[in-house]
Amino acid sequence: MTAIELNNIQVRLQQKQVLNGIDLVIEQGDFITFLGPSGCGKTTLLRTIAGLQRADAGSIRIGGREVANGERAYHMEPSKRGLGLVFQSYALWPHMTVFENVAFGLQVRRMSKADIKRSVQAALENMRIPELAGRYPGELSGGQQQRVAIARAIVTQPEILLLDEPLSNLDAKLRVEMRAELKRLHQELHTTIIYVTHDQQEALSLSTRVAVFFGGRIVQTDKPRQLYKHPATLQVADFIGNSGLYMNRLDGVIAHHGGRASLKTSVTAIPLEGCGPEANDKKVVVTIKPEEIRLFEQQGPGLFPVTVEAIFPSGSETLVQLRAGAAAMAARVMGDADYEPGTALYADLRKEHMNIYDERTGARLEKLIPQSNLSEESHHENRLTLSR
Ligand SMILES: Nc1ncnc2c1ncn2[C@@H]1O[C@H](COP(=O)(O)OP(=O)(O)OP(=O)(O)O)[C@@H](O)[C@H]1O
Repeated sequence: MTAIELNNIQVRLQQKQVLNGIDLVIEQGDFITFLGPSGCGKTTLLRTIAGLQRADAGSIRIGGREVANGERAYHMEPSKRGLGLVFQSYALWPHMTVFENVAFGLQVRRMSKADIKRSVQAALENMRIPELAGRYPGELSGGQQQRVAIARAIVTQPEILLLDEPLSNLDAKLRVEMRAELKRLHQELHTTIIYVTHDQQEALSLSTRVAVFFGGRIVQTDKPRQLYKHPATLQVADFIGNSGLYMNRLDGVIAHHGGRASLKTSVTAIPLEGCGPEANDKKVVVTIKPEEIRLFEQQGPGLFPVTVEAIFPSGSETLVQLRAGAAAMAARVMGDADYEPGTALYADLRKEHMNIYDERTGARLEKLIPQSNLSEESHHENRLTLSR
């Protein structure tokens, strides 16, 4: 069932078009993340769904019921939309105890004292902080305050929970801990969650779906695995490739002769399926992740020479920085790879994991399928690769 439906949402703030026609359907039980660089409109869309920001155009339906319509200037107030909100600043009331903070949303609903006590207790237990009920926010750590903020949002049992960068004030260890808590919460409560972050890894590890924003538009909505494997545009590939998820890029050109097509890059030529003669001379950009480059110590069919420039060990794996002619690349190797700079190796791109983009428009050319050649594959199966 559909939880939220957004149709052509437009928002202008101080003469600036901040949201530029957002269409999105969020299913019940989704954990959808709005991901994108700073200033791309994620928070503004969350605030518009919550009713804290008016839409200039477009409509919002929550649970089938229209809650906003820009054309008709209709705007249901936030408290009537049945949503739970958690923001980056926890916004706990400092003069109230944890119990009172969490109970507040129930008191305005005129529940009996016994019911309030039971519900608050359950929410605190759910966030694993029942022992903090009598404390004041000033007596809590950042992580504990964040748990209280989430307890306060779930105590009213909203069907939809909106979370805006809720972990950004926490240190790295607490962030990972709270990620696990959010995942558990989602699995146990079956709540629909909308989550805002600019942290790619957070988005990929938490969500059932990710919507990627650029300049007030959603450019791709996909399952995390699909987004990681096949970013829809070069811009998305670059963004997903940031923050440690390094992405290799190679310029290439398509050659189509005598009914056969191939993709020529500075390091290797790859047979291609899925394109006709009109693609001849088309300039493209190829991306491939470091874990999809295999390294060998000896030359073999389809391999190209590379030189080690530096290694970056990180415990379970090593990032090997390479040079292949004019191109800089990186390969990820499981375990240790103790190479001196200057070591000569041979590399192969796992063709099935490459993505090919139109250099001019940045769009992924999904019909173009790079082919492996059989002699290469049997060669790889018969020898010890370093990267797997
Ligand atoms: N009240 C406001 N008045 C004018 N412009 C605003 C206002 N709030 C946000 N903006 C602008 O709207 C754009 C989108 O802001 P928004 O906060 O939605 O982005 P974001 O993707 O959530 O960024 P971040 O990750 O930095 O929070 C930005 O250019 C911002 O400067």
